[in-house]
Amino acid sequence: MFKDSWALEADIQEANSSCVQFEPTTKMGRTNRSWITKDVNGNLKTDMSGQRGKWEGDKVDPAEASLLNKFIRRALVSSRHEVEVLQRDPTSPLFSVKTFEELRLKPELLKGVYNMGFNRPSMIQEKALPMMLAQPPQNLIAQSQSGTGKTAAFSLAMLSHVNPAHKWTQTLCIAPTYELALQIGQVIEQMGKFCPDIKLAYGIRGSKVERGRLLQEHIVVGTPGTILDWCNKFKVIEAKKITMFVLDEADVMIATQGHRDQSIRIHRQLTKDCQMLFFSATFEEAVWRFAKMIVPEPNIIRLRREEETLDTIKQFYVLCKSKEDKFSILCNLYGSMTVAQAMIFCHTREMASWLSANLTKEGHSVALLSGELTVMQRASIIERFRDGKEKVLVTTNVCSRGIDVEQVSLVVNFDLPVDMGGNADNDTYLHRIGRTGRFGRRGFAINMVDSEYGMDVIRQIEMHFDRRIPKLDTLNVEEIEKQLS
Ligand SMILES: Nc1ncnc2c1ncn2[C@@H]1O[C@H](COP(=O)(O)OP(=O)(O)OP(=O)(O)O)[C@@H](O)[C@H]1O
Repeated sequence: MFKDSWALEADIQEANSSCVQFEPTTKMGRTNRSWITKDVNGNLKTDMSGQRGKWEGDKVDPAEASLLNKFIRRALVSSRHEVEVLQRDPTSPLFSVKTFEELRLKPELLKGVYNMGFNRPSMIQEKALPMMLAQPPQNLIAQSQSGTGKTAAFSLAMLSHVNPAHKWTQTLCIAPTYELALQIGQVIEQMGKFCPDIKLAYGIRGSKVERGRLLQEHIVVGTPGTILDWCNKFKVIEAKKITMFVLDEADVMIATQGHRDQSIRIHRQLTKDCQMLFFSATFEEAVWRFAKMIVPEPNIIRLRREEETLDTIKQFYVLCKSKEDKFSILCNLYGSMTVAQAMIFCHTREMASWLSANLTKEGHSVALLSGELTVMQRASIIERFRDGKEKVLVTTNVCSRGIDVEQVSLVVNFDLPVDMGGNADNDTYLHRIGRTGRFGRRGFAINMVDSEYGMDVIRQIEMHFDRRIPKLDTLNVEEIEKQLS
């Protein structure tokens, strides 16, 4: 039935086009800098990281990163910042709740919330839930980093909103990918476990519907393409009857042009009385513009992210001649330090697997994480590493933010982080080695430099963060022990 769906076709095209976009072409990779570089001794060499098709430096797909985060999260992420609230009507009282009881939920729903192990609302939920459940309905734009309780909040709002006696779709939630929509649906199912009258449908590829026959499910969660088809082509949802519309992961959504447009087309069919709830982990200008198109007269809730800092990190660079040289220097350094756990970053899958094979040969217990693995496989490798089953994690760029780094005391840039233009990628550098202020434990970062070009990258990083990165003399054992103790 879905073979002829244009939305599915659009999804496939989008998937293909994003692959193309992520694979650097020769043109993109070499705009202002030659990948033929000189090593520290002045010899010419080819930079491995520039090899077409093997680059992983920029391959972090936002939807995959978000899904990975959901899989590996163990608890709520909290913040030392205050939740900021901007009310549409600043004169109306601002309600905030400290308990779920104060929300006067149906008992079966409250039971579902407690059954999930939630004792009290998270910081963002304290402010967002009363707004989402208010009468008359209020629109909301909420931004807070992944893991702060947004999904749980709007799932609760949707479950509380619907009238099970009305056998039609009343609330609609759209998410950027099939997997993310599934994850949201699972939260709704779990939370609504004791509300058997409330029914949920998944508007995702592969779901079967009968053209022209209205769905009876009260809540529909899906991806924009399928939902748009369900409204317009298959006519199984009556958009005019939707009274709550949730758009989740807006920042990931707008990363795909098609999804943004589809979301706007769905939104246009809703009535002006429909309650609009809009969620995003980040809030750059483009997200904000999108939010304003979707949500009229919004209340705005924001929780600032706990920023990463380099304050508690001792950074060094070491000079190396070749990858073999990097490897032996790495082994020497590692041997002279007391390291809890180490993360080592490479540019390419080939380099990462070469390194992990060699470290394993040397007797280290090594985990290897790279982009060809599925999100589930990555999640399970990260779990093992976090449980201390391996002491060294060799990785490309796929997950630098996915791991709580407080347990990692050594980060090695086996290859320096550079962007597609060959310049220092300062954000990636910070994500790899930075820590949040709360996890103030000390750590070391070692940057391996094997060319003049590499030295230039180090200087750019020094300038950007206004922090000197000293050289570590790898021949001077005493010095190493002094610096790395
Ligand atoms: N009030 C709460 N008490 C305890 N745990 C909670 C609470 N609310 C949510 N959680 C749990 O915290 C984790 C993060 O919540 P949730 O997925 O809702 O956050 P999020 O901001 O939507 O992040 P993401 O967009 O990555 O899913 C989940 O494991 C969820 O079950």
